[in-house]
Amino acid sequence: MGKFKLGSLFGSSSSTKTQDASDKKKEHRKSFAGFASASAFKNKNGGSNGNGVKPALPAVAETAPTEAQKVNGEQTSRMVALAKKITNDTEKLEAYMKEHNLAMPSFDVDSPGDFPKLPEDIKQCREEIKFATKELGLLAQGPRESLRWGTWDFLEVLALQMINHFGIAKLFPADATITLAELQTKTKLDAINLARLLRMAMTNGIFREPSPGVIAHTAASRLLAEDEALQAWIGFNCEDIFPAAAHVIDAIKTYPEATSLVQTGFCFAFGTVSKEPMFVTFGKDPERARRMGRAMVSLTGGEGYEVSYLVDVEGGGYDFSEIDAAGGTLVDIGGSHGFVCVELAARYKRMKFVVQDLQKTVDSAPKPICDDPQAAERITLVAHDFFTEQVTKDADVYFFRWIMHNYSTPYAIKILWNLIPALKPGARILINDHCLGEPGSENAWDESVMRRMDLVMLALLNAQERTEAEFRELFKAASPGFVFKGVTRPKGCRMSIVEAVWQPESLAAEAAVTADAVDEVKVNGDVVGGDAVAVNGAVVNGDAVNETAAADESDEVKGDSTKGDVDNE
Ligand SMILES: C[S@@+](CC[C@H](N)C(=O)[O-])C[C@H]1O[C@@H](n2cnc3c(N)ncnc32)[C@H](O)[C@@H]1O
Repeated sequence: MGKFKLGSLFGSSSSTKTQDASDKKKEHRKSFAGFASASAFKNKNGGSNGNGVKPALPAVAETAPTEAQKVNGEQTSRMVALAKKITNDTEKLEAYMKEHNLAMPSFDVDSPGDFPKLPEDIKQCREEIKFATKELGLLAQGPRESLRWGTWDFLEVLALQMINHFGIAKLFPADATITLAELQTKTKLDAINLARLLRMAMTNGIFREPSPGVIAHTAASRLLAEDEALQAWIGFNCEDIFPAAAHVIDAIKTYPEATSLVQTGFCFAFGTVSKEPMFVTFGKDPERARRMGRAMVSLTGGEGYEVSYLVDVEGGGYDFSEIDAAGGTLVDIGGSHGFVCVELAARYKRMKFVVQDLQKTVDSAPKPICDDPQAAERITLVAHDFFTEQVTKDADVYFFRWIMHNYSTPYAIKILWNLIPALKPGARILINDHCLGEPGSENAWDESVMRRMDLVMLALLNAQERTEAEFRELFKAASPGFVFKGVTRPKGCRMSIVEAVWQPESLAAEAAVTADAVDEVKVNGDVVGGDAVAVNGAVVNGDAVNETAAADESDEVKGDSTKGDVDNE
């Protein structure tokens, strides 16, 4: 029986041997961190990601003149170049809006909550304005000031948290004003706290005070009153993620390896260390779970996450036509109510689909799964826990969307292992997640969203977004039978498609590793794999994960997952 020591992946060099135990644990995490090579930094300022977008905010201050510093052939300071760029792009945006009779952006209560869908070049102008204003602001502040006051951003979150929690925006109509005194009678907040929180929020365009002591709505405060998904998003972020983030330091100091679901910042924040993962905590509190489900609707309803990106082959989506022609099968693991398969089935008319999720999720799926009978008859829902051996054998594709980023490497390996007994040679494994690029290779906005999401995964689940190298390592760690094919990313989409193919003949080249063969894999002294699977005290595929599954099954946790929301575990 082959023994596969994960420790070997973590570079057990002689220098490692001299490290103390704590450093070794950090090494465990670092080995998958995919630190960028020095060469990756060299062309950062001029680099572009796969979408051809130039990063507008260089991670390292520029020393050589760049395109942005040459305006009309003149050499100018970075600040002036940015200011001119902002003017230029703003004028283009304004011209487009005027030409199409669109409302100009404003804080006014009647202003739209979102920009309309813009053509690519105008959308790009808008993006550039956002990046350039941020960079110009940082330059104008200077490093000391931006560090000093940037640290206080959490106080803006505090004000938002309180206003959202106490539903202040809903207490008077959008088209009315209200005195602070009257508003106070409608809340549990005392007069001083109400006023100070509102006035803090006003510095961010949330509410306004047209005359002393009189409060009026703005476009942003109106959204806080009317948009339930946004309220849930703010609630989940401010009341669950914010405390979890504040406790990451405790979690990491106590458990530097940071892989366990029960040793997270979240667990430290809410008193559940070594007791239960976040999913279980939410499963016990339907209101909180429902809020998270709705929050995910708000997140994934946004641009850049639509399933259409996966389906649109012409735009860089995945091409399943070969599998379709052969009438092959795709298994969507953790596929919720099957909305991805419904979209795929609309394009591919011969393929068959199996949507796997936990029992209660399957039970609560719409019946029929969609209106088109030709598609519906090709989609089957099956209850399956991905921490157990795969039940759908010999499929052509095993697909994971928004699954792997919820798990640290030991858990993710376990999920992959569980596929192995079901895999036929040539089976494709697709992971649809963020794939982190080299620092500075994204446009500044996408980079910031993806890196923040990565830290959210840390705070809540000790999980992570992954780089291409980390995905490659993940497959390799699971089994040499998984041959990594690469990563593609549809244009305009934040999510990537990571592909590996099962080639059991590759096993012969290295030590044979199969799900059956792996009965003892150790990560920092904890056994991962086989029957007894424990990761730093958190049992994987044992009680803790089963509890996780139980929590996942809650309808409230599911939220509106049928609409394509994610992370509604
Ligand atoms: C983040 S959501 C992703 C849903 C869907 N794939 C998508 O793209 O939106 C995670 C899904 O995994 C399911 N899930 C969680 N734990 C599971 C387990 N152990 N086995 C099977 N499904 C699970 C949840 O019920 C949920 O539907």
